[in-house]
Amino acid sequence: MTQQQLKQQAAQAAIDLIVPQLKPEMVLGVGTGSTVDLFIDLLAEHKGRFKAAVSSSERSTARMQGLGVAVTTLDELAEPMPFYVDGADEIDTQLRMIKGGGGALTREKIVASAARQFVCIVDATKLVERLGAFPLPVEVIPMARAIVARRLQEIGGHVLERAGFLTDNGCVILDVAGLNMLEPEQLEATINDIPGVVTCGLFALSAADVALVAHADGVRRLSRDA
Ligand SMILES: O=C(CO)[C@H](O)[C@H](O)COP(=O)(O)O
Repeated sequence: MTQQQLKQQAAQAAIDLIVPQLKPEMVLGVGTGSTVDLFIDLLAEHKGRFKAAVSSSERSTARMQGLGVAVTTLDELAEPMPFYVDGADEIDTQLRMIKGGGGALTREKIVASAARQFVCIVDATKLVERLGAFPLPVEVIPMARAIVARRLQEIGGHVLERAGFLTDNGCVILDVAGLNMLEPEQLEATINDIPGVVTCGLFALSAADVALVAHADGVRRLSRDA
């Protein structure tokens, strides 16, 4: 089975989880990436059964609007959304993640924080014993790129600015390899505390609640409280 087919299965599993719970007034949080693109395509088939989605990127907004899914903003929410659905670049068994391969990490963290349940959809190649093989994306205010890069080097990182890329927030991404991720929560807090960092792609303090992991023999559901 190809990675694309596994992504499709993970996306379908999220649909199977969420669609039976849809209500006309419900707003859903939607992430960013190739797995989420597949989820959006499936979700659009049910667009009459929920009110709208809050998007974590211009890319997902355009895809949803193109398929006729109403997109709203966090400002319009009266209460937390029941679900936020997103992919990941890596996820461990405690459902801590590295995200931001697509550069949408900050809006992803914001929209996820407005939902009761983070449902992570991944193919099995993303499931790891220990986070850190994937370089950690860090979103940085452009004027701070050099001093932030130095601070990241001081804590052991090998830093590469993502060439020719600006986030939806007009910021740059530093991709940082070689960091010690034995304590991801501590590392997330340390990096987020560097002046000039908008946020880093570690989602350890804000891990997923449920992961739907597509393996060749089927989708396995992991829960944080299991
Ligand atoms: O964090 C993300 C984007 O910022 C994505 O969730 C992550 O990069 C996974 O993407 P894909 O589903 O394309 O593998």
